Amino acid sequence: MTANMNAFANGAELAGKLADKVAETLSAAIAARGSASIAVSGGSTPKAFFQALSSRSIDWGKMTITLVDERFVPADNPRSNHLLVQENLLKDKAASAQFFPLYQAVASVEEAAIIATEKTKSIGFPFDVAILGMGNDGHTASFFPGGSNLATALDPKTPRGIITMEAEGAGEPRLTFTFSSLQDARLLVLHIEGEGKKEVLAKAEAPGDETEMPIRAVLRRAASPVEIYWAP
Ligand SMILES: O=C1O[C@H](COP(=O)(O)O)[C@@H](O)[C@H](O)[C@H]1O
Repeated sequence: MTANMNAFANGAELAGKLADKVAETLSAAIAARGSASIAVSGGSTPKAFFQALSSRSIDWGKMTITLVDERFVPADNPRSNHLLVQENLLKDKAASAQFFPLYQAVASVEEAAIIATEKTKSIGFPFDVAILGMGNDGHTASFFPGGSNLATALDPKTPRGIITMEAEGAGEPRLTFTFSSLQDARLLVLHIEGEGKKEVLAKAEAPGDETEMPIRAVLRRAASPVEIYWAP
């Protein structure tokens, strides 16, 4: 599949340009279908982008926001991706958007995955926009090298929805949308920053096993072109 590199001078410029592109895509989706959806990543990278996007003039009342992946922790935990979205995206003009969390306050992560899959079905597929990140180990979403459910998560025949993932590099047990749920987003973005991540990307683009660097599944097999947004 194709991947296009969009490189920027710095993180602030990237955040603004990515917010412009996403806002344009979401507004076009609302004009065409009456509503729009976006699945976003967590981690340390997307904060400035979230803040920029929250100020854009979109018909936020027609917007659904969810997460690409989440830790099995409640929303008041500092490591929660929900918390990051709550504090940086679900505010300003975006405060009226509807948010679907992946974490559920139940006893097991497996139970949470079943409930989250049911609850997020109403969002509808494909997502209008999916924003992926990438870890230094080549993981994206919660597709971790050595992950307990990695083969299932990456299998294109696995139904759309949320599954669990446990891995040494993951910390807490995780909830993640499957590859099949993300790979055909109408706008599929890989947002990475720093020289180190650029080197990881170069390694991922070289021959090698998907299970060693799961981002390869997206770069090689996504139905949608991958728009890479990078800044030093
Ligand atoms: O664990 C996670 O990490 C990745 C990458 O995060 P970053 O801090 O290196 O940008 C992120 O895409 C994912 O959503 C998150 O759960």
